[in-house]
Amino acid sequence: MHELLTSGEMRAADARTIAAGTPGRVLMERAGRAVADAVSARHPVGTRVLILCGPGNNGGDGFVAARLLVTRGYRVEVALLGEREALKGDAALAAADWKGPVAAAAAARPDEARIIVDALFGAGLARELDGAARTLVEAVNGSGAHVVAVDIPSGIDGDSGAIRGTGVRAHETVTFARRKPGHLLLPGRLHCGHVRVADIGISDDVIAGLAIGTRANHPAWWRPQFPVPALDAHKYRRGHAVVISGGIAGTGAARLAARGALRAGAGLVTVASPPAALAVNAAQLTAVMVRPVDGADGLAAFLEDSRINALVIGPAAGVGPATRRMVETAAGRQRALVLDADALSSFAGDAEGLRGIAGAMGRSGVILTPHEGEFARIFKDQSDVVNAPSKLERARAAAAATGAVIVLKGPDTVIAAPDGRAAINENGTPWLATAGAGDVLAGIAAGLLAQAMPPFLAACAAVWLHAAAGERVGPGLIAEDLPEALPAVLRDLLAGIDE
Ligand SMILES: NC(=O)C1=CN([C@@H]2O[C@H](COP(=O)(O)OP(=O)(O)OC[C@H]3O[C@@H](n4cnc5c(N)ncnc54)[C@H](OP(=O)(O)O)[C@@H]3O)[C@@H](O)[C@H]2O)[C@@H](O)CC1
Ligand SMILES: Nc1ncnc2c1ncn2[C@@H]1O[C@H](COP(=O)(O)OP(=O)(O)O)[C@@H](O)[C@H]1O
Ligand SMILES: [K+]
Repeated sequence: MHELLTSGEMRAADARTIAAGTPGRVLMERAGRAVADAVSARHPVGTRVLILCGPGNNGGDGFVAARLLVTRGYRVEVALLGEREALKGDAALAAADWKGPVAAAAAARPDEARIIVDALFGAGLARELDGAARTLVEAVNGSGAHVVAVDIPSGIDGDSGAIRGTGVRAHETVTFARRKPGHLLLPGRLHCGHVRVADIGISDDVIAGLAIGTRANHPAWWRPQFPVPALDAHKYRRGHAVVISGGIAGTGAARLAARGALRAGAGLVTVASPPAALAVNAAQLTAVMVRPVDGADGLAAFLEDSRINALVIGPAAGVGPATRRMVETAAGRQRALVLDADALSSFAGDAEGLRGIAGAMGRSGVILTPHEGEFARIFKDQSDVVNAPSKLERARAAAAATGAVIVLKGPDTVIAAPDGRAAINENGTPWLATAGAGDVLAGIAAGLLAQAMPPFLAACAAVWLHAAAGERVGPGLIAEDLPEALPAVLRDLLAGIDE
């Protein structure tokens, strides 16, 4: 149920369902009924409902909802954007079954409605809203009415979450079969309100047949590969993660990451510290170990210990050739890598260099965890990446370009694998927007890599756990809280509560 369908994939699902014997008009009837159900679930019979229908099948769903709501006792007004004679196919049939008056869109009075059903544009949105459509959407947004969007708020691009000109701000959205990327990606998510998925008879087999590559990030699909210590576990079987510390004035970030790795279950975690910062790190660490490691040569010597199997490089590491050499040293020794912060900025404009790193890794994976600023820095010369049509597609293009798993962070973090799989995260809280939160995420990811979780799934799990920890702490959250919130999050996860 966590697949996210593009408009093209939804059309394919629709076509296959119709080919298997369910007429399109039946699908539309079920879609319209789900919208009517959403209205009648929350509003008493007799309430005035304005239904705004557009020129395509989204409008058709609106006509069905109008007919059903009248039979249930609601006071329904319908306004149509476009000409009734121009309606085609199932939408024309649904309009013909509506026996009430149809006003022109220009005559609609959204400000007088208690409830507005937005059935203007859905999956067929093809360009920016302008003219009468734009005026109508702005009137809806200024109305104060409770707005129920059909499929997706009109003006929001279902594939990218972008606002095309202007977009309806809905309180609820009723979509069909599965959600669409635009329900999760910003700014679309902010326009959708509560999203409900209605079953209109598109089967799980039809969806499975489409081999959907994008999902909402959810434990259900990575939980089976989440590392859980066996009864006879000992610490070396749970992996040894290492975090490279910055210099004497920049050690805290590494310690945050290290604590995240330890709480995520790595058996041992060591902070590899420049000798000058050793005392500072040692004074602050207990369960996490600390070792003096001097530059790339020191790291090479340290990595003679073959039990070290995952590294975090980047938090407060410093931008420049010294950090790059550390990355190259670790990659050459094929340890799983999480590159964050300064390690990413050390590859500004050099996605090719990161491709070399991923290429050197063999089967061990590399996870890159850029925020938007770092992402723009790395890929500034890759127009296919920076100009991809959505955050989802930018992350996917970046993964393909580098051969690394990309975690493109933010309120709608996207995790993408080089093979095209991608997930959009939806748990979390804006309280995570605090210094050091990203360092903890990098550490959690390394902790999971150390336990041999496959890199894409480790990245997805890390993002989810980090966000869940953030939700659990909530107001007042500081980065130090995140690792400490993990035991409770993990307990629920492993008990299956979140599935
Ligand atoms: N697939 C399924 O399984 C099911 C789908 N269902 C429903 O169908 C919906 C998709 O229907 P759809 O494909 O007819 O497209 P829709 O969103 O109505 O818009 C197309 C119309 O809008 C117009 N138009 C576009 N942009 C515009 C703009 N900026 N400004 C002005 N006009 C613009 C465009 O005009 P044109 O580009 O042709 O000039 C065309 O006339 C889907 O969201 C769901 O609600 C359900 O019934 C259940 C089964
Ligand atoms: N508004 C938000 N909602 C949810 N998560 C957020 C939000 N803002 C930031 N985050 C998350 O917080 C973390 C911040 O990381 P980052 O930008 O690297 O900050 P820092 O470098 O200070 O640690 C990321 O995991 C990001 O996804
Ligand atoms: K709509």
